[in-house]
Amino acid sequence: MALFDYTLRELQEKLHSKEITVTDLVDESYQRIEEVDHAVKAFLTLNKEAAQNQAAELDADRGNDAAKLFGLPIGVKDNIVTKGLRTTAASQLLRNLEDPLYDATVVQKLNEAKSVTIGKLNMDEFAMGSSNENSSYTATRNPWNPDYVPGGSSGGSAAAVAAGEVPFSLGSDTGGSIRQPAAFCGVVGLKPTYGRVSRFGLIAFASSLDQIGPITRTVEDNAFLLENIAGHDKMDSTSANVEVPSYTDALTGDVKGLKIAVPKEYLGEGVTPEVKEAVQAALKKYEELGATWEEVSLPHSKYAVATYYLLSSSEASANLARFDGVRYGVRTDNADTMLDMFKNSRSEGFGNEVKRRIMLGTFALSSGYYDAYYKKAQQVRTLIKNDFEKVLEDYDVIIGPTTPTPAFKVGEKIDDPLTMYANDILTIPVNLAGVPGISVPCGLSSDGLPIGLQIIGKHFDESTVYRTAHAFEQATDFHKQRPSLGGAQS
Ligand SMILES: NC(=O)C[C@H](N)C(=O)O
Repeated sequence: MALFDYTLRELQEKLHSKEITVTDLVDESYQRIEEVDHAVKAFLTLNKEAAQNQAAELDADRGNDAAKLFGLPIGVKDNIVTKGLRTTAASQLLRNLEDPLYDATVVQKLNEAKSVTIGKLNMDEFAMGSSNENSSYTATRNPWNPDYVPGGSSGGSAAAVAAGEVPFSLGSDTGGSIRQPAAFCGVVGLKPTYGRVSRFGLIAFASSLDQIGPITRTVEDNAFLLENIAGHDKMDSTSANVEVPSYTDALTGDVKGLKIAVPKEYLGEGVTPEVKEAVQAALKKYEELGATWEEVSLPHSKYAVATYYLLSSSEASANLARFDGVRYGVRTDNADTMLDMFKNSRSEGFGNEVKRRIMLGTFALSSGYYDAYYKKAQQVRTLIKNDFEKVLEDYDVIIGPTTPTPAFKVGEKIDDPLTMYANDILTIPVNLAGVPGISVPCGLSSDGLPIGLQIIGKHFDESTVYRTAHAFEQATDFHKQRPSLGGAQS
């Protein structure tokens, strides 16, 4: 059994009993990266020397033993700022950001809890994409089959965990960016309630939707990481001052009497028969475990993708204005006037998808169109949020697939943005509503690709989401399946 097949708690027990050292864990990570990352391409930057030094220090001084994440190796998505460690958001525009001046709040929390940062993980540029093909550096591959995408935008974060390069990682989710790659790579990914985790130091894409969250192999690990990164932060005025419960304690409960809502829109057109069957089998499992389920409707779901692209692109057009070659970003060599300098820095630095969204967002916010597009989209967002709140008054959780299909092939959708956007149809509404959602593995397709089950809960009720996910995980073996990549795992 590979070391990272143990849960985080088990690894910590081994550390505490001195069966293994922090150096063993860090070495395991870099060795696995050496073996498989040429094929997976999950990492953009490695933190090897610093991580090895930190491991040696932690091993030498066990005074930190009690720290919550003591000695555990983690990967961090490349849009989360890490002091002194290159942070590019997978953009050429930030290729020279070698030495950021501060840590994101989540990274500060990781450091206080004494985890070890192994490196920065690939993503779609500025988190815009669903396949990792929009990274300006390299396209991460799906560890289950390198002909397929790992999903996006946190594709590197999900693939690194699935490939056993790190036992856990951080991603960010604006419209599905944690849950969709988790589903495609057969791992567990949670988007917390909006406001649950500080966004300070997350390079902003769409500020009213972005959330940082954990990607892990098990639900328990996921709950464990969330309780260590959640909480109010005075540096992020949108972070909520709501107490953080022990999410791991919540796992002990069962799902007897749990009321599940299954939206008919989530098992309708576009969802492949294999995905439907996997979700139906999961619902059967919940019945066996004592839960009940009923079909419900989220009638405004059909407007979610259009609403999301108007709002997220509008916010992106404002957020990305700072990348102009003066305030942030590589400055062009090719300009005689100030205006040309701004224009050329941005034209050279941004990739096509980012440009497409900036143009769409600028258009939606422009005078004469604002009411018809941006304002209308805000109104529809409220209707979508109301749909969720109404259903969640009567039910404990909402369950459906994470994605309509398993992973698609590299190159299959990259020239057709609308088809690419439609892949997020089941995750986007959750961001618009601001509620928490998790993806857990619930099957394999006939092509041997993972299928994800999505469990959505009430605002700030991650505990019930985790309890529901954990009960399913304990009753099934899907989380134990591993890609054969590299042959290093059973
Ligand atoms: N950032 C996300 O959550 C991913 C989504 N597919 C997007 O491109 O906007």
